Amino acid sequence: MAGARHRPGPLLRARHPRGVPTGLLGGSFNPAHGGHRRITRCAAAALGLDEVWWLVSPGNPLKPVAGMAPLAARYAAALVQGRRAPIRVTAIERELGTRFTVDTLRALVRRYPRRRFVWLMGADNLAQFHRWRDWRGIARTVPIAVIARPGYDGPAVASPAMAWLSRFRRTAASLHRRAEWSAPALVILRFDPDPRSATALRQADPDWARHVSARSLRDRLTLRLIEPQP
Ligand SMILES: Nc1ncnc2c1ncn2[C@@H]1O[C@H](COP(=O)(O)OP(=O)(O)OP(=O)(O)O)[C@@H](O)[C@H]1O
Ligand SMILES: O=C(O)c1ccc[n+]([C@@H]2O[C@H](COP(=O)([O-])O)[C@@H](O)[C@H]2O)c1
Repeated sequence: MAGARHRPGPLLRARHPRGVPTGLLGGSFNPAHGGHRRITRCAAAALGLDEVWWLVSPGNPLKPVAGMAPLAARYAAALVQGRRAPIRVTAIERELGTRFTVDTLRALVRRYPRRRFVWLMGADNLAQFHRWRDWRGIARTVPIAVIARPGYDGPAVASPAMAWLSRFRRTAASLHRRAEWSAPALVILRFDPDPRSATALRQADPDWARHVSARSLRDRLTLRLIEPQP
């Protein structure tokens, strides 16, 4: 989706005087898959989001570099998955020079004052959220919505982060009321379970990144041009 089209125009700003509701789905996207697309669309509908930005990570601080495809290839594959949906694929952490989510969020909140962000993540990430840098700081910066994921809901519920976050539990509907859009807030979203994963795709095709190489030269160039408009 072109940047100019996604600059919130006067109409959108008038409709959302407290900021355009925007989801952030950070991920390795190694590679992006239909599960990402589906949870994004369902979360956008449930939370009343105008769009969701996919933040294709230069490198998850907790994941090994080995086996991680180049950012350009992951970005190119994510562009394909994000087509014809209210999804804006970015590599904005590369622009910002951030790796840790707490730093990314603080930079985004400063840079995009006309947006209201909510952090989206699967239950697998909630299960290890307490290992993220300043995770309580993340929770104090933006509301968090966690999407149930097959095999991870038990560990997520039993996690140290959930023990702290559960006192801030809210309904999805409450995020539709912009006056209640404050942090910390935790929303649990439960859609039809989606078993798709990047791990399964890599197992089926360890060389998947080579197949996007024809597009990646162009996309490597556009990596410099993908910062969304305020
Ligand atoms: N099927 C799914 N259901 C719910 N959440 C998902 C699903 N797939 C991915 N996510 C979430 O999307 C975000 C980005 O996911 P990521 O790029 O790590 O894909 P993944 O399939 O989890 O990859 P991997 O298998 O390599 O760990 C994460 O917050 C993850 O929890
Ligand atoms: O900030 C951290 O300490 C941190 C630790 C682990 C993961 N993250 C972020 O979590 C998001 C999901 O990562 P992944 O690899 O599970 O798709 C992605 O945006 C990562 O940068 C962030």
